Amino acid sequence: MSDVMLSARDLSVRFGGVLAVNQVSFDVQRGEVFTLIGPNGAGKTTVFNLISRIYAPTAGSLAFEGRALAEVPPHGVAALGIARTFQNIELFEHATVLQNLLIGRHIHRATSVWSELLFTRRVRASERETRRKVEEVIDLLDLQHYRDALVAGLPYGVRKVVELARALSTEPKLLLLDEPSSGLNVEETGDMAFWIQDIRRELGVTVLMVEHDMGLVSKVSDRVLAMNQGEVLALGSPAEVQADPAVVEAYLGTVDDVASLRREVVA
Ligand SMILES: Nc1ncnc2c1ncn2[C@@H]1O[C@H](COP(=O)(O)OP(=O)(O)OP(=O)(O)O)[C@@H](O)[C@H]1O
Repeated sequence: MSDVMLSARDLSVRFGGVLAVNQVSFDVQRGEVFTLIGPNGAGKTTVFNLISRIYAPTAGSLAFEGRALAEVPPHGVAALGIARTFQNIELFEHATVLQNLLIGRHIHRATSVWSELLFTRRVRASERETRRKVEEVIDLLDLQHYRDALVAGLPYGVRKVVELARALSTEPKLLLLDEPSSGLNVEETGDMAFWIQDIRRELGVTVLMVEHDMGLVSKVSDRVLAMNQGEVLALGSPAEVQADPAVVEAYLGTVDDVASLRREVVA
């Protein structure tokens, strides 16, 4: 039975003369890993920014669990159960891993300022629940060794996992991952694939991802949506989409560009 978590209908965004997203429609099913691929400038990050309500669509609509996202203020998106990571890691550099996760979790505090000041029983229970959830995420992503380390001193690959952990600490229903493999080496990318599979399996979180690394995409995605120049090219399983002639053509264009650039560098 179909259980649509996120639905995009005829989404369009124009930035001045650029139609960054042009009549894009798709549904993300509860429990799946759904991935957006496409060459640079295809409009993938813009779609993410629409879901996060950083941008408003010029036309079309988005619904999360049947609720129109246009009715939700940008600061209300996290409370709906949508968390995201960024292409360029966004963490508090001078705080520890644990502190970053506790801050990330803050949106779940259902206690009032007065009860927090008086440190009521409810506040204590909420604190305990926060700690329990954060420690669970630290265990799941094998971050025990780094929990009290300052983020600023951590290797890039570990920071990527901490960013994932921060997003998971909010107990999202939908996790938006913006290029989880960017900046990672082959081994770290393999680990990231493992974490994404684990998150879906252990926590039942639905994942919507933008990713360039086709190895990672094929390994973890149930369905893939290919975009080019703001438009949908193909939708299907990773194998179906990679074999689609329109997708091959869009990518071959970029491969040729790279090949010609290489020739220029060599010459
Ligand atoms: N804030 C903005 N103002 C103006 N143009 C923008 C803005 N954001 C994106 N664009 C343009 O919209 C188009 C789509 O960009 P977008 O970043 O969504 O592509 P992408 O598929 O995520 O690319 P990449 O893989 O390089 O991150 C590009 O032409 C880009 O220059």
